[in-house]
Amino acid sequence: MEREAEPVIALDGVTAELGGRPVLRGVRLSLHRGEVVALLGANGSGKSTTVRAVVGQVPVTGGALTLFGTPVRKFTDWARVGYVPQRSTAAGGVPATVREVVAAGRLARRRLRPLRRADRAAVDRAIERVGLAELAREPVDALSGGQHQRVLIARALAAEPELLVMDEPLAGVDLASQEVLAATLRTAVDSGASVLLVLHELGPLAPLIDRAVVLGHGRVERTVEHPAGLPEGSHPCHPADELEPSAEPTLQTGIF
Ligand SMILES: Nc1ncnc2c1ncn2[C@@H]1O[C@H](COP(=O)(O)OP(=O)(O)OP(=O)(O)O)[C@@H](O)[C@H]1O
Repeated sequence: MEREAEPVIALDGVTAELGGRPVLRGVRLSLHRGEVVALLGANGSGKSTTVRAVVGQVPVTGGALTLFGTPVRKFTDWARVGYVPQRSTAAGGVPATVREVVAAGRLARRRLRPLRRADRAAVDRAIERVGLAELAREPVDALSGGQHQRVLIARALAAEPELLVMDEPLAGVDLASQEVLAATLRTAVDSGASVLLVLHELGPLAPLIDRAVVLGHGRVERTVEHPAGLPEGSHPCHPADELEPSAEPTLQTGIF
């Protein structure tokens, strides 16, 4: 595939700190238009921090991070980016329905102006793509964890973003839902989207992945092109969690 000169995402020697501790120690990676890049690595290796830096939620303390060619701290065109955060384990008692949550994703693109017919159609399409049409009027706090994850994915898809950033979209999701997600991502990629996603296992997404980037201790340990082509059993997933001795156990506590 011919590459455009300007990457959608470029990190060059990116460093970041959390709680006064260095967490990213010089991450270098890039993602070009239409590519799907998976971030892998042990718990605490910096995957979530990397994607949160990409979506402007964690300040970069060194190096360069650009989105569509613009330094992230100056980037304002967030409607081009769909973000699926790490799933919260708590339902949170949110009274909104599936459709309302997904429609909220479209509002960002509309810059909070009322949704038009085309916007409503995009919301319906996103709900259908993740297989939740029958639950569209249900409150999200009545859904299972995996269904909730599908809602977050539909919310990101509803804006038809050029770039999808997903933090562990397969966490707590059964195989059938993983396959729904794989088909959904394929459709998005076929229409030109680029995808950066954090994964623990490639699973049914493996054939979609152009490049796997394995993080360790806040740096890129290795990069594997087209990991699905590797022999069975040698996929670049970490064999076990390898927390740094100084690291605190990472709890799956949700977005923040
Ligand atoms: N808010 C915070 N304050 C201080 N340290 C943090 C904070 N969030 C994360 N960290 C630390 O930063 C390091 C990287 O965390 P990060 O969540 O990026 O890892 P990860 O690779 O996504 O892990 P996991 O696979 O468990 O989701 C960990 O050592 C973690 O303890």
